[in-house]
Amino acid sequence: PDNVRVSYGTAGFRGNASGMEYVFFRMGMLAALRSKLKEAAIGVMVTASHNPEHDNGVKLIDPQGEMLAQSWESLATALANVTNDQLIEQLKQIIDSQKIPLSNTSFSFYCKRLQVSNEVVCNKTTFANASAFGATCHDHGLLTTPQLHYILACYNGGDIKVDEEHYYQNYASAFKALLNVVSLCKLNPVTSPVTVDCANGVGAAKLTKLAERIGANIIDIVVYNDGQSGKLNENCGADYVKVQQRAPAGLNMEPFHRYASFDGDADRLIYYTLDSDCNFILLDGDKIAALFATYIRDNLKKVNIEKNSVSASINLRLGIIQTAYANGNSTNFLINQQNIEIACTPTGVKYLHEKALTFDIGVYFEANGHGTVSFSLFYLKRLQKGESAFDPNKSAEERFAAKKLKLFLDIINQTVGDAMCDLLAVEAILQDKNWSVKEWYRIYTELPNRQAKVQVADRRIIETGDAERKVILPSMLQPAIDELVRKYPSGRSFVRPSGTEDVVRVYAEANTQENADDLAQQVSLAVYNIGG
Ligand SMILES: CC(=O)N[C@H]1[C@@H](OP(=O)(O)O)O[C@H](CO)[C@@H](O)[C@@H]1O
Ligand SMILES: [Mg+2]
Repeated sequence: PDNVRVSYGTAGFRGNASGMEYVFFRMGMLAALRSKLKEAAIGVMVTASHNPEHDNGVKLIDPQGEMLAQSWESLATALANVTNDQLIEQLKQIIDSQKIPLSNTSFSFYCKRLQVSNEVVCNKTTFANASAFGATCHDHGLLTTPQLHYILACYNGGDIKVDEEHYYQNYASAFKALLNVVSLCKLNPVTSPVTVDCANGVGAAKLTKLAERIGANIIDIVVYNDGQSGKLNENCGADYVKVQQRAPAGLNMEPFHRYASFDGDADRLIYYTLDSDCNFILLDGDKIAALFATYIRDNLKKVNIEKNSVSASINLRLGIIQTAYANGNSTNFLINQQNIEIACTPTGVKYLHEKALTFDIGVYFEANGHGTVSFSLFYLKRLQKGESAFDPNKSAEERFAAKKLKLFLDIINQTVGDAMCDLLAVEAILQDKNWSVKEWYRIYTELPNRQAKVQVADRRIIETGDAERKVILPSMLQPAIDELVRKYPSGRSFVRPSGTEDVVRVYAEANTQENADDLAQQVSLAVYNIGG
């Protein structure tokens, strides 16, 4: 349409489903071209994640299950925005500039999220792949986003028979194996149910299947918001709970029970509970990251892998990657109390993932609950050595620690943040530590915080630097934010244009909720006035 410009943002294209047909159609073509170039299958995921039900979106997945290479995002944007009569020319430009061997065969995996209204559009994507470029297209029906990443990576890795069932078998058996080791280490393993709000999305059916494969005697998962009645992402789901800092509508909570929420395509996970005074307590991506990283670090210490390494002088680097949205107290806790290395990147999982790969063990999470762990080959080799060195001189504790590290790795979906795998990982760690949710949330107390959105004429006039922690343009804005922040104890605030919505996002934290709210409001006002 005239005057409409879309861009391949933080997580592909998103917008009102009714106006997006041409975007899907063209992304089908682009997937086929990329497949020819990479000589591997490419994934096409149809979802608008946590957006309202009337929205839809599409994102491409690269051969190893990673997000589309950043260099191709601009090609996607260019292809999506040309008029129909410029389309062929634009395709030719992409083919020439990327030197795409058109004679190569191509193959695309495609899958869609539950409850999107435009089935026809999805079929067009398939059609475009198949007929326009001779690609073979495999329709995987409904899957969560991380399931498609996983299946694609297995397929391109040579397992051409991989399917959804394979995913469940893989993670269910890894989880059972870890719990087996964990319960060998102690007398009374604790099991209590976890209630999971699936945002009325695709995760509900998939989590039910995974839980069945594991068995209710091992993990008791109660699925809430399974899509039977409620609307997708409406007053529920990970984003709602995180941003509103309240439970999904209609959920009757009990103190210290474990609750979790997925988002619509099940790549985000957050936990929450009530304390004894019925205050709402959120355990977000920051707390999950802290739990994972300290668990890995503590076991690494026990197993003392370095002792077995070829060169004891090489240290394993463990790092946590956060964004500016990470709570200030999580960063303090990790650096000052746990002595764990921290890195900060701009918002968007692709940036965190990239940074995580620079560590031997990179634990990355956005505060909103999207994240996973990446393990280097170097770490894997060290681990194998640690595991195989089961000599009688090693203590049982050392051997268990090595085993646990290996099995923990197996329940992580390394391709992308995966709500189901992350849930299993949290549950396993809590069991191992004999922790209830109470011990977990007490590892540090969050600084009160608030997120807000401001509508301006053109959000793109705001440019940021220093991993989005500072505004560069308009130049008046950062000094104004600095001045406001100074008024509040433990104050911190930053603003950035959203990559998925037409708004400027404002984040503020301070010593009290009232101050955090106040600061967010003052900064919002500054954005409104200075940002036009
Ligand atoms: C504050 C926030 O949660 N922002 C989210 C949101 O991006 P924005 O660019 O802020 O709209 O959606 C992204 C994709 O899901 C996610 O990566 C990111 O963390
Ligand atoms: Mg999502």
